[in-house]
Amino acid sequence: MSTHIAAQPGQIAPRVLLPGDPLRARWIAETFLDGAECYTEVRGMLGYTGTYRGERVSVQGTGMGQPSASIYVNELIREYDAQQLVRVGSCGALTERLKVRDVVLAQAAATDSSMNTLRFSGYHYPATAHFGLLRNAVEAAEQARAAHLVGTVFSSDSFYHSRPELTQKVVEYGVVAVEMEAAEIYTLAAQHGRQALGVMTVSDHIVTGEETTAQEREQTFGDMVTIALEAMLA
Ligand SMILES: Nc1nc(Cl)c2ncn([C@@H]3O[C@H](CO)[C@@H](O)[C@H]3O)c2n1
Repeated sequence: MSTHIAAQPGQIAPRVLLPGDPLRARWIAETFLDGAECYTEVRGMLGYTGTYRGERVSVQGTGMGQPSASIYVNELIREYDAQQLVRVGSCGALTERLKVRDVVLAQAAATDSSMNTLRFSGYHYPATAHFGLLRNAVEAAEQARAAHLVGTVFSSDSFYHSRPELTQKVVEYGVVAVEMEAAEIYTLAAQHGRQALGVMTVSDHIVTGEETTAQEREQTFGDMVTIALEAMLA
C-alpha cells in the first residue's frame, strides 16, 4: 500500500477515473463498473476497481483542491503505475456559452495555485490535457448527443474567492469554467509521461446564478462518466 491508498500492487487498473467526492467514486463503481471491489477506505477517500466493457477500470476519490488531488495522483502514478487519469467532477460555468448540465472537456487549465509557481519558479507552465484522450472524449460526447464544450478551465485554490475579479479576468482570455483540480492532474501526468483529461459537468452557473438539483447532478454526471470511460477505452 502507499501512504494514502491501501491497495495491494496490481489492485488498481492502468485506467483511473478521478472524482473529487469519494461518495461519487462509490456511485460510479456501483453504477458503471461490473464486479467493482473497494481497495481503499483510508481517510474515507474511497477507491474501487471493476470492469467496463470487459476492461479493468479503477475509480479513486481525490478530494477537493490541487494539494489533495496531488497526493492521490502522485501515488497512483508512482506506486501503482496508473497510465490514464481522467478527472470527472463538477465545475462552475463562467460563460453563457455554457448551460448548467453541459459537459466541459478541459483542453487546458489555468490556475492561481502556487503549486506550479513553485515548480517552475520564474516562468509559467501550460497544463494541458492529453490530445488523444480529448479527441476520444469529443467523439464520445457527440455519440452520446451530450451538450459539451471544449475549452480552458481555471483550477482555483479557492471556492470562496477573496478576489473574485481575478476569476473574471481569465474569462476575458477565453476561460469557460472554474474548478479546483485539473491543472495539477495535467502537470503530474505530463511529468510522468501519462495521459490525463478532465471531463466536468456544469453544476453551477456563475453568470446566471443557476444551479443544478442533486437529482440533476446524478443524471448529467452519468453522461460525463460514460464519456470519460469511452475516451479511455477508445
Ligand atoms: N472553485 C469552484 N467554484 C465552483 Cl463554482 C465550482 N463548481 C464545482 N467546483 C468543483 O467542486 C468542488 C467544490 O464544490 C471542487 O472540487 C471543484 O473542482 C467548483 N469549484
